[in-house]
Amino acid sequence: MRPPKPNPKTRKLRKRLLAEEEGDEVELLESWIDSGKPDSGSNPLSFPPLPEKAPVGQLRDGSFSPYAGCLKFSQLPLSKKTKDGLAKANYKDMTDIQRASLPHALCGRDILGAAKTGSGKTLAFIIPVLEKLYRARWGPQDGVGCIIMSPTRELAGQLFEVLKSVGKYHGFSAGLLIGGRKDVDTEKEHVNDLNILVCTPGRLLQHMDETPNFNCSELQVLVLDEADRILDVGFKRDLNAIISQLPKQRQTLLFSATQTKSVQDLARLSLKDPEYLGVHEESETATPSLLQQTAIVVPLEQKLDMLWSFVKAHLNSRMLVFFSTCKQVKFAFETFKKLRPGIPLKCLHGRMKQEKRMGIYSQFCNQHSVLFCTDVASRGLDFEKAVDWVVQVDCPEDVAAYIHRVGRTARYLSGGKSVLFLMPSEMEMIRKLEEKKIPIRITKTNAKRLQPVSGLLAALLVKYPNLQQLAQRAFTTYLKSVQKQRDKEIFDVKKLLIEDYSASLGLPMTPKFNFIKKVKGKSSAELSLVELSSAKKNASEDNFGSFDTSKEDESEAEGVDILRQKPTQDEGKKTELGAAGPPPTRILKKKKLKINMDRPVGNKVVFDEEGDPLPPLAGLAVKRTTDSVQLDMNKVVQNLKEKRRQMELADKEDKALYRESRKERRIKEKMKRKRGREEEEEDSDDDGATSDEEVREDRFNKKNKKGKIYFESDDSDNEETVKNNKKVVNTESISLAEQEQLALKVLESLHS
Ligand SMILES: Nc1ncnc2c1ncn2[C@@H]1O[C@H](COP(=O)(O)OP(=O)(O)OP(=O)(O)O)[C@@H](O)[C@H]1O
Repeated sequence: MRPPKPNPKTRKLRKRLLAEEEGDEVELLESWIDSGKPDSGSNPLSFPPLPEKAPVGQLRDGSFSPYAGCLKFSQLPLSKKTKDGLAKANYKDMTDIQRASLPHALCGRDILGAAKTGSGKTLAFIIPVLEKLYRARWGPQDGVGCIIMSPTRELAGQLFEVLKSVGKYHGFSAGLLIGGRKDVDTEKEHVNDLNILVCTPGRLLQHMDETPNFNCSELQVLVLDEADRILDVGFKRDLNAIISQLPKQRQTLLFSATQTKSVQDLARLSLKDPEYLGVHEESETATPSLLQQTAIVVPLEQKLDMLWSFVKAHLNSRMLVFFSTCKQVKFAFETFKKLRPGIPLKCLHGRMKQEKRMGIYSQFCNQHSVLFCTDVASRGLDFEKAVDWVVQVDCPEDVAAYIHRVGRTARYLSGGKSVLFLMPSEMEMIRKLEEKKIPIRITKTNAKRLQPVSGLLAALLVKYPNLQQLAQRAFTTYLKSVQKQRDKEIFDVKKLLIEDYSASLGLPMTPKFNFIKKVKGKSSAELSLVELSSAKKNASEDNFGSFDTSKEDESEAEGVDILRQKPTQDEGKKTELGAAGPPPTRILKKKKLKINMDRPVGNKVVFDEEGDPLPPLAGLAVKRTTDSVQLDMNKVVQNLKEKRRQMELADKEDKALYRESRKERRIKEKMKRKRGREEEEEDSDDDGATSDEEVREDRFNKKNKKGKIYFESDDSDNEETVKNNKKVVNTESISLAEQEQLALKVLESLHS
C-alpha cells in the first residue's frame, strides 16, 4: 500500500504554505507532522507487530504515515538543527526501529519500542526529544522539559554523549545526573536551569528529595531506556517515587531489546494508547544475525581454568567477561593480573568509584584488553571499537540478561562472537534460549587445551593473604547469588560441588557460610557449607560423575580421619608460581571441619584408643588401620559436643561485643553526619554486598538512613547520643573544684 498524498485543499496544507512563506520552521514542522497523523482510532496493546521487511511506519488504521516510505533522516519532518546534527555525526540512513518509531514519536505518541541490541534505539528517542522541545519553543526559563532515564551510570553517560552530538546545534541546556559524583551541591544549584536531564533513577530521586524548588511539573517527554530493567523490582521504589512527581500529561517513550508488555508496568507509567513497535519480532533470531553464539559445558571447578585458557588463546581480542558478583570480578582480575596472561586486564563493577568506572570504560574502548565485569556493563553500552568476544563465566539470571550481555558485541553492522560457560546442572538454560529464538551451538571442553590455573591461584593465595580473603568473598558471594536466583530450574546451589569450587579458587579450606537453612528436613538453624555439600553430594554425582566419594565416606565412618593439611612452609614453596598443577586433594567433611574448629589449622590430630588426642609426633607411631585403631566414638563425639558448646558461648560473647562496638560506631557516624559532614554513599568495598543489585539496595538503605537522621527524633540510638552528649557538655562546663567535689561525693556514697 502506498502512503496517501496529503490533500492540497486541506487546512493543514494552507497552514503549511503560510509557514513556508513566513519562514517559520516550527509552524512548518507542526503542519507537516499534523498531515501525517491518523485522524482517529484507538490502539490496543495488541497492535500487530510490523513484519521486518514490510515498510515500517504503519498507522493504527492500517494505512501508512506519509513518512512510512522514508529511508533517510533527511526525508523526515525534522528541524534543520537536528538534521545538521545527524549529518555531522554521520547518520544518514535510518535503521528499522528508527523508521518504525520516528513517525509515531514525532506525532507525540507514547511508544513501546523493541528491537535487537545494537540496532539504533538511542536515536529513536533522542530525535523526538529534541524535536518536541524545539517545536514547543522551549527555552532556558522553561526548566526541565525532558527526562531520559537509564539503569546504569555508564549508559547514562553514553546517552548524554549522543544527545550532545546530535543536539549540538540546538540551544537546550542538558545535564548528566548520575550517582557517585561528588559535585552534587553544584548540581543542585544548576539542575533547575536544565532543559534535558539524562540520569539514573537514584540521582534523579535525590534531586527530587533534596534540591529546593526542583520542579518537573512542565515535563514534556519521559524516556526510559532499557525500560524493562527500570521497571523491574530493583528500581521499583525509586521509579514509583519519581513517577508520582511527574505530570500525567506527557509523552512517554520506552525502549529496550527485551521490552516489557506487562500491563501492570505500563499502568504504572500511565501510558496513553501506546504504539507497540517490535520491529524484529518476526525475525528468525532474537539476537543480531551477525553474532555467533556458543555454549561450553564447564563444571564449576573448571571455570577459572577455562577462562584462563580462553584468555591466553585470544590475546589479540577485545573481550568482555561477565561474572555474577563484584567480588568474583575483583578476584579474577587481581589474580589473573598477577599471573600476567599477556593482555591488559581491567575490571568494572558497581562497587568502584565513579571516576574510575568512567576511566576504565573509556580505556577499554580504546585498547585491546579483557574487561572483567558484572551486569553493570551488560545493558546498552556501545563500545567505540567493536568488542570481539563476550564471555559469560556465570550463567545469566534469565534469557533477557543473556540477550543484553551478548548484545555488547555484533552491534549495528559489525559481527561478533559470544561464549557461555554452562555447568551441567544449568543445561536447562539452553532450552530456554532456544525457545526464545536464540541460536546457540553447544560444545564440550577440550581437556587437552585446558590450562589449569587452580594450582597457581593456590600459590598466589599463600603469597598474598589479602587475595585469600578476596577468594573467600568471591566464593561466598557466588554461592549467595546462585541461592538468590529466581529460576530454580536452572540455579540450584545444592547441586554444586562446593569443596571443589573452593579448591579451584586456590583456597586451602572451604569457607563456611550460613545463609542456607534447613537442608533435607534438618532443623538446625544453620548448616555449614560442608554439611550442605555432603548432603547433596549424591544428588550431584550424576551430573559431575568424576567425584569419588567412596574413600571419604569410609574415613568419615571412622570419625577421626586426617584433616586436610595446610601446606608446611616447604610444601608451600613447592606450590610457588610456575609449579602449576591441581591443588592437593581436599578431604573436607562436616565432622572434620568441626574438629578443625577446635585446634589450629594444619595440625594432624591422631587419637589414642580412648579417643583422646595424642601429641602431634606420637601420631607417627600409630598405625592407622581400621583394625588396630579402636576408637571410643561416644567419647570423641562428647568431646566434640562440649568443645562446640564452648565455641558457641565464645561466639555469643564475640557477637555481643561486636554489636556493642557497631552500635558505638553508628552513634559516632550519626553525630558526624549531624555536624554536617555528609559524605557520598559510594564504594565502601567491605560491606558485603554481592551483586550490583545489592549495591543499589545498599545505597537506597543508606539514603533512607541519612533522611532519618534529620527527621526521626525518637530513634533510641539518637536519644542515647544526645543524652551522652549532654553529659559530656555538662561535665566539661563545670569548674575543676566542682568536679573534685562531685568526685568526693561519689566516693562517699560508694563507701556508705
Ligand atoms: N542510523 C544509523 N546509522 C548509522 N549508525 C547508527 C544508526 N543508528 C545507530 N547507529 C549506531 O549503531 C550503534 C548501536 O546503536 P544504539 O546504541 O542506539 O543501539 P541500541 O539498539 O540502543 O542497543 P542496546 O539494545 O544494546 O542498547 C551505535 O554505534 C550507533 O552509533
